[in-house]
Amino acid sequence: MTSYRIPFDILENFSRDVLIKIGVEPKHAAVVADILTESDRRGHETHGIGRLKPIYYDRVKKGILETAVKYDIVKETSTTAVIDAHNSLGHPISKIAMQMAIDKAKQHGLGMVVCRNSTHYGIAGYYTSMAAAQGCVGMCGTNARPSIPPTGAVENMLGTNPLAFAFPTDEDFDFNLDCATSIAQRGRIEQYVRENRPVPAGWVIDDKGQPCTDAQQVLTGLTKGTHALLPLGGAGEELGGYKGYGYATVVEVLSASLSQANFLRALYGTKPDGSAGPIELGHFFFAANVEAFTTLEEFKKSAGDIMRELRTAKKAHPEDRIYVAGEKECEAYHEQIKLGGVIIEPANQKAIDAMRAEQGLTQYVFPWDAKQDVPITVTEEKPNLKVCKYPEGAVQNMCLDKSMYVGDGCYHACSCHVRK
Ligand SMILES: NC(=O)c1ccc[n+]([C@@H]2O[C@H](COP(=O)([O-])OP(=O)(O)OC[C@H]3O[C@@H](n4cnc5c(N)ncnc54)[C@H](O)[C@@H]3O)[C@@H](O)[C@H]2O)c1
Ligand SMILES: O=C(O)C[C@H](O)C(=O)O
Repeated sequence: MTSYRIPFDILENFSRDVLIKIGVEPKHAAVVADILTESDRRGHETHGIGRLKPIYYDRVKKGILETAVKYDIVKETSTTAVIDAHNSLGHPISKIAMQMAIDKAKQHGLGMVVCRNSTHYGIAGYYTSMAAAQGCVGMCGTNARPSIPPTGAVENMLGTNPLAFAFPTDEDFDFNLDCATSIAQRGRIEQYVRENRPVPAGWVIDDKGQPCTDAQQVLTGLTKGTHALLPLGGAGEELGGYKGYGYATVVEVLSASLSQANFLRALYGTKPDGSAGPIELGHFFFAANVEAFTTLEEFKKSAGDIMRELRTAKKAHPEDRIYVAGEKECEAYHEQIKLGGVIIEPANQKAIDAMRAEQGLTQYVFPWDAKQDVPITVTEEKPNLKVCKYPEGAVQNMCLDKSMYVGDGCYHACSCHVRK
């Protein structure tokens, strides 16, 4: 089966409409759909649209994730707040919480908001980007289903617990370090399963402490507790695995102990009878207003100078490239927009088809529905631009080659065809 590049707006609208159909209020469905597609735009496809079904859709259908977004502020000061999210969707709750932290920082210099009984919020870097865009240093983290073992153990206990930091710079992107505290996160293992590839040795140990590279075995073993994702630094102490374990623990405590959320084994999501239960998580969001310390302009220049100096480091091979955090995502963003969408692999096509059929969203038509290629007519040609007219009955008005998708025509300089 073929993979297809599908325009972002189509995927975002589809995800939003699926969520609305299963009972999520339109404004909250739009937030979830935006954050999922933003993950794909940034090149974090392990947490993009491909997760709509295995995580959010399936959990709502199983009755273990609420569709209503309800929350209470259970404690608040001028600089802090504690939110109880009542098993609501994590994305809208987290966006609200980070904005509260930013508003407090803008008023009082610092803001920190923590949540309990929230759920999986996707990419941590989305929320830190909000802070950087508003002139703040942002930090956030969340706990998650048990995946990482403590150094010296084989049992998975800590989540892949992402920790993200972002701040504005005078470069054309914000610094944004956004990653798990394990070498690989679960979404990456899911991707290897979809692609039928072995995972690299050194990412995972089994309950005897032996490496495991069979992606499907790892995924099943993570849920059963027989396999664990190694912390940053890897197994044992030699390569500093205790540092990744330590950072994962910091995230667990900041996520759970300030908000009084669930932690560690309580996040297996299994009820005493063995059936699937809710996975109610804790998160933390922190913002510091740069202007409370120095001018935004001075901060951005200094941060930018640090990045530029890092890029001057001597390299072993001239073709090697030095990046700073946030740079690859910025480039991926522009590249993905230019290419006109995100690649949907066969496994994700199946998931999309299942949701479309179950929810009767037949107005969405994708290129894999088509049976044959049909020629198109070019109605206008300029340098690097062709405006194309699609034949009647064409099921997908998108170019399958490298191009920009626009309404019922497309811009590009490639040989374009559609399918019928
Ligand atoms: N919600 C959850 O429970 C959860 C758990 C784990 C991960 N995640 C999310 O998954 C996503 C991917 O996580 P990951 O651990 O696979 O990330 P990753 O390993 O792809 O690392 C990404 C980070 O590293 C930076 N980076 C990459 N290459 C670099 C280089 N050569 N030099 C400098 N910086 C570089 C990127 O700019 C980015 O900040 C993140 O968005 C994360 O928040 C979410
Ligand atoms: O899947 C999870 O529970 C956490 C995170 O999104 C991950 O991919 O590791």
